[in-house]
Amino acid sequence: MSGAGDEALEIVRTADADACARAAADLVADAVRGGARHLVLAGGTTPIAAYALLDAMDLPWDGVHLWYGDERCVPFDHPDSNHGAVSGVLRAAAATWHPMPGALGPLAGADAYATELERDGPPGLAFDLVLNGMGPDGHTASLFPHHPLLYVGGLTAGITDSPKPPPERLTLTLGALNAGARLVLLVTGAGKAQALARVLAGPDDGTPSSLLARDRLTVLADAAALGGEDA
Ligand SMILES: O=C1O[C@H](COP(=O)(O)O)[C@@H](O)[C@H](O)[C@H]1O
Repeated sequence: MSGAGDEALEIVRTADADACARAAADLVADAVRGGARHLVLAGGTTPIAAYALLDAMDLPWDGVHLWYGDERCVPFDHPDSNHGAVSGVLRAAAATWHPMPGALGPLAGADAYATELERDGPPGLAFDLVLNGMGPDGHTASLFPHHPLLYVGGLTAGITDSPKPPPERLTLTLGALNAGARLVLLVTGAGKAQALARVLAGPDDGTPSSLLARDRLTVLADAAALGGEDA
């Protein structure tokens, strides 16, 4: 099924959030088994169930680099840390983890991560798979509606005025996310239905998730987020 007026964007609809997590985990597992080497993990609460499912799979993590789309400027043991939450459920000990150094602060942290990406990142800085979450306001990674960071170049950026706490964060830029060979937007729950409808309607800088490269984007969403009862 495709979004209205957009033949390329793919929508995978699941009955509920559990099924969405299973579909996301299967998609990542297939990518890893298929040779994907550089993956971007989404932060936030939505993908945690998928990461826990991945942890229970026997996957060839050796040689796989795990990057992040964004991080909050807190230590990894802080409850707001994306890496803290992800690494609490997904071990993938054989993978090479690249947590964003949020504790360095927004500017030094963004610079350090860009340097790490240039050194250890994928050829052409094009990730094999980029997982994205979305907030109810349509933000993805730490790219917020109408925020000036939506329009910056480079690989990474620091934000000091995030409308969602905590205010200081690190994020990949839209250009870095969109350099991915395949992008996934993982969305569950009725609270995100309005923002998801805007994503499906077309690009709009009031809804940063709608600016993800639509020709390579799979929207993986449950029936509640897609605004209706399951069929
Ligand atoms: O702050 C953030 O929010 C989004 C959405 O999070 P969720 O808890 O609603 O799933 C997330 O994708 C981003 O990584 C995170 O830092």
